[in-house]
Amino acid sequence: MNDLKHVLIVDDDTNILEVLDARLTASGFIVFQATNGFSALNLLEKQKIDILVSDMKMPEMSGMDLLTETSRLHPQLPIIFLTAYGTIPDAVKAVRAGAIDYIAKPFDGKELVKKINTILSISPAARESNNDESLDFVWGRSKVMAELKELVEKVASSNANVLILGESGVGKECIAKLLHTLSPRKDKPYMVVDCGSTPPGILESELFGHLKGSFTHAIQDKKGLIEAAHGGSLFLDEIGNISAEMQSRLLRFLEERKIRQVGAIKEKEIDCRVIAATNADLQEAIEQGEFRSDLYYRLKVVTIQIPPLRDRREDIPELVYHFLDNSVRSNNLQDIELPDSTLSWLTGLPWKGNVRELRNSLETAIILCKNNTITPEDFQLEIISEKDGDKNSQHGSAFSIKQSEKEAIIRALKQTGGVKKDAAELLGISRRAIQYKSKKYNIDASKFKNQRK
Ligand SMILES: Nc1ncnc2c1ncn2[C@@H]1O[C@H](COP(=O)(O)OP(=O)(O)OP(=O)(O)O)[C@@H](O)[C@H]1O
Repeated sequence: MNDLKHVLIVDDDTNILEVLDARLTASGFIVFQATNGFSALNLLEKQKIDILVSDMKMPEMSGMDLLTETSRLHPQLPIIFLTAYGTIPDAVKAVRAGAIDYIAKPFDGKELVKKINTILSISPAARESNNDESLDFVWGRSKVMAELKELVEKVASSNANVLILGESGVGKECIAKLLHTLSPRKDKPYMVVDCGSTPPGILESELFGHLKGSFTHAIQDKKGLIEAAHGGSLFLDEIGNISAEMQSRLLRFLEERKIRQVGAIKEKEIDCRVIAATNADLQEAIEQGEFRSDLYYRLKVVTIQIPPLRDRREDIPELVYHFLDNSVRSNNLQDIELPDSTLSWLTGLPWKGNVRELRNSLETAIILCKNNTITPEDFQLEIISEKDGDKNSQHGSAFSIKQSEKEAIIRALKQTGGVKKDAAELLGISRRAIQYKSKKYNIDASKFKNQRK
């Protein structure tokens, strides 16, 4: 039968691979195994694969890295992640980054088969529209965001370069994706380049591509991301961090709309809409001679400035309910209550990490809350301390910071069966911080060894 579906399973634990293989083969799938991300990518080159099921935590190439690579090389391939207990925030992150779904370990084989069948029964186009970013973006109630919405909708249909400015976590990347999905280019590729975290030498070949043999590790021709974005949009994130040399190469591309792969002689014409973002002060960088003003003006044909969350607190309630509903739905949780007192406490916090911090903190609170009711004590420790120091906040701190810190640590340790590393991850603090705080509050982690909830 040609109809049998091909599933690629990736896990560094061969026992899990065997169990998965047996289960999926018995359910009528043709199964391929890989013990790491590199072999998975290799197999994807050679085999027709309909769906990929991968562990999140693997040495060398993590599940998230594999997701990034597959979204680039095989954008239509659906991915399901297997996640360990307590890594729901990671899994939610993966789903936001483009994975279709996730399933927590120890997993129920039946549930996995059901998920695979459901996903494979949906056409790729329908899957895309399920992932529609515009449905996932909350504009809120502030005047400034209403004006921004109008601007985004107006600019989306044009081909103008857009520069998005704002602090980290305000939603620059979301707006960039919206500009693409609301544009006539929406069915064409949308390529994201993280200029900030890509080393300069690699960035050049990532953006422009290279020819085999053009440098020591160029073992085959590689298409650059600019070329991959042909017909669609190119999002250059953290543009403020690129080297002087890359600035001039980008400027040339923006002026001539042509690229030359590293090692190539011929140029290629490229039609792509360029959206850039930064949380850096580019004006100041220009004054300091660190950023070219001609590139700045090329990029900022239209500028979209997203204000920090603390300057648009009216948006917080809608965002809170949006993240709460999403989490409850995607984790199949019972309804969780968020009393008005918690909501007004949240509305008064400084949110230095903006919407990202709000979302992550809520995910932690959802995990840590008791009796399905979220109270201020269920939130990340850093926020509570920041709140304490935020003299402008209108809502006074009505509880003991120390006590809530101690309780949060105890609850996290119970949840993770006394494993400090996992508890630290749950709470979003470092391992060193949990060591220090357990000592400070006299908490004996070993007491929770057999108490995992
Ligand atoms: N208005 C919004 N509605 C729903 N989710 C949002 C909104 N704004 C931001 N988020 C969420 O907050 C997180 C951070 O957003 P995003 O990555 O777009 O921020 P950023 O400004 O690009 O951050 P950075 O500068 O650190 O890259 C994401 O998970 C995003 O989904």
